[in-house]
Amino acid sequence: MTRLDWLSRAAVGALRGDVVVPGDKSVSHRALMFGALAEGTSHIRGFLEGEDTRATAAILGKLGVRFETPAPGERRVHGVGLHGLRGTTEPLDCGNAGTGMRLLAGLLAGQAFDSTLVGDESLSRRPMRRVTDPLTTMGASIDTDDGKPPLRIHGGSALKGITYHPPVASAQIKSALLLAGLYAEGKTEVIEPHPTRDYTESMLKAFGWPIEYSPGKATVEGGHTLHAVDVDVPADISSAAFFIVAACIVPGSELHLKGVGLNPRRTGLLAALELMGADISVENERSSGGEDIGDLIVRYRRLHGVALPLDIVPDMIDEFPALFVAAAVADGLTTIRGAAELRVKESDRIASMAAGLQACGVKIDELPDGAMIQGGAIGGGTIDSHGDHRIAMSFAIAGLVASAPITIGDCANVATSFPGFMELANGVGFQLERAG
Ligand SMILES: O=C(O)C1=C[C@@H](OP(=O)(O)O)[C@@H](O)[C@H](O)C1
Ligand SMILES: C=C(OP(=O)(O)O)C(=O)O
Repeated sequence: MTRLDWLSRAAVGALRGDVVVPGDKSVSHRALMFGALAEGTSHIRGFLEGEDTRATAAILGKLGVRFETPAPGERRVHGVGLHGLRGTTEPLDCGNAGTGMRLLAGLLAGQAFDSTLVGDESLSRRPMRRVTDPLTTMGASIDTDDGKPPLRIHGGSALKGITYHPPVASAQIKSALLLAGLYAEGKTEVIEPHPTRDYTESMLKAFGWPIEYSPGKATVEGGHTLHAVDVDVPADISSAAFFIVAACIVPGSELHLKGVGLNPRRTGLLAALELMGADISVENERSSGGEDIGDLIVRYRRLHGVALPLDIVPDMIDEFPALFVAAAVADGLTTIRGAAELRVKESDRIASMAAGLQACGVKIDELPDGAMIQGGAIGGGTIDSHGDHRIAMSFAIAGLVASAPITIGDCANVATSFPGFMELANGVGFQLERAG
């Protein structure tokens, strides 16, 4: 991949306009997987045309699933049924996507054939024992390189349901087990330390698989059938996050974010910003495909620092890089704890944000599970995104209020989750350009 750097300059005036961000990444991955395993044809609308979700589609394609693309952001998935995938000796490349790899590990553990999941440099550093250990307890046979990708999954294992208490709150762990549970004898039950996004559960239900679930607990049993349904993917609140924070910090701004997914396990950023004094309202709240969605109206208001409550951390896990920027601009100190999971994302997001903010003159102390950020002002500087899409976009919003331009290194991976970010951002008043 050719290296792409960005330059983000201060906004000339307020940010204004309507923004429709791309479809939800978590929902798009799952819609492809369940559509593939269903009987019949599922139509996905609002599909995220990002590199992560396209990697999942390409893998399912190699396993014999046929897709049609009636228009960008749409997929017709010709399901092959629970036992209809066919194996390939080719490595299956998940690219940058932890979600793709961990969920597919569960799905592939139940197949009759062998498969190998590989990923890019960043994904190859991420911990996989969190899924391979419990899958092995279920009877799967998976080899790794010291708990890291590639994952060599040996097919033909007879899986047995287990009750599992994941040590960390992770929808990816839960989902990997539930997917394997479709192929297992007996009940597979996951009891979480804190409830996480429940898209796997709600989609299983929508595809007609019997499932019992309540926040923090989900149980499936093997031996049923998935039936094709149409899936409407909401706009991704994790992508909306950059515009939400941008409108909060650029004086005079007002942005309207349309049709954003408001699953209660995803709205922690809104709660955090409200605690910091933000002016955010929700209009046109409605339900779409079983998910809560709404339009967010975000107006500038000076923010103040907070001690972030621990219980909202899992509900905003991907939004922390953007929140770090809000904290750097807010009056006073913001303390973030309980977020050690940030260290095992596409980059170590605590270290990446701390190094980048320090380079821009912000006083920030790293903690093992968070950070203490002294807000006030952001200066210019040159930062490294470490190839992490969310770090790159976070410094794009930091540049809007920085006293000098911010050069952001290694931004190509923004295409994994948010193709078209630069154009959309510049359309509402960002001053973002390619550097060099
Ligand atoms: O299940 C999912 O779709 C996701 C779960 C979260 O990861 P963890 O399960 O590791 O918390 C999140 O960070 C990721 O972007 C998407
Ligand atoms: C952590 C993320 O995704 P994944 O785990 O799928 O790579 C993310 O998108 O911020």
